[in-house]
Amino acid sequence: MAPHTEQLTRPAVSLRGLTRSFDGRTVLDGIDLEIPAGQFTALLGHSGSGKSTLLRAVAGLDHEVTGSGELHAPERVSVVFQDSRLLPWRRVLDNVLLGTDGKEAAAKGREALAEVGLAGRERSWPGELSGGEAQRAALARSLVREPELLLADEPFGALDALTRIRMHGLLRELWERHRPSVLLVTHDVNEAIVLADRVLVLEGGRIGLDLTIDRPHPRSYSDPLLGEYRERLLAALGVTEDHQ
Ligand SMILES: Nc1ncnc2c1ncn2[C@@H]1O[C@H](COP(=O)(O)OP(=O)(O)OP(=O)(O)O)[C@@H](O)[C@H]1O
Repeated sequence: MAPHTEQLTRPAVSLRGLTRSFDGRTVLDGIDLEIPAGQFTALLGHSGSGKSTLLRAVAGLDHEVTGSGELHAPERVSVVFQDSRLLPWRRVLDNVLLGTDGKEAAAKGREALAEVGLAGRERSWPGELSGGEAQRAALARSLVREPELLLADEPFGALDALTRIRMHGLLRELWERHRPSVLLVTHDVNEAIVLADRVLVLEGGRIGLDLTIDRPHPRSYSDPLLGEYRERLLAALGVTEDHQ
């Protein structure tokens, strides 16, 4: 049966009036947000502005937030964190397959590892991987679940600058192939504008700026037209280029 038109246009994520406080301190203050299916969105904000809190809420990891407002997210959600969270006592492929089942799971796991450039490393132990390789494995683990929504909390934050640039290319490639909705939490303005088609700034518990980045991909870090977006985002974050 053909899907109903309403389903096709329904946003992947929809938040209305979402609020979260810790010890009487409000971190999320009535967040309204819709992320259309298949959109690559980045979320910027100062340290402590509530980015991870928002991501955890969308991931369904924060039970306290339920009931504060409306929260709709897809069923198949994958989360990638700053550290790969691979289990050190399981080989790479077993980590990727963790929690999956079915006859085709192993084949899909191998395919996902090949997609992230880790073909041949299936039987390696996580301790034998570099930081970048471990994050690649974490991406493979998220892919194998064919998520409708990929939540990424500073996934490249612990990587060196060169590895990070390579990972940007990889993440965008994977997105283009699989087209999940993405919500990428980052504190890196350049990462946000090179990768995402929409960048949100979390400020004072609300979405202070909602910016569409209307530039073709692949984007160059030195594209002068990205400069305008960078300035607007930095201004929303209250920093000038000289004092980043
Ligand atoms: N479980 C918790 N208990 C108490 N306070 C919390 C808890 N989780 C988050 N907070 C507080 O909520 C605020 C927002 O935290 P959050 O981790 O969401 O910020 P963030 O924007 O992701 O920061 P960073 O960029 O530094 O990771 C912080 O002041 C933090 O101390």
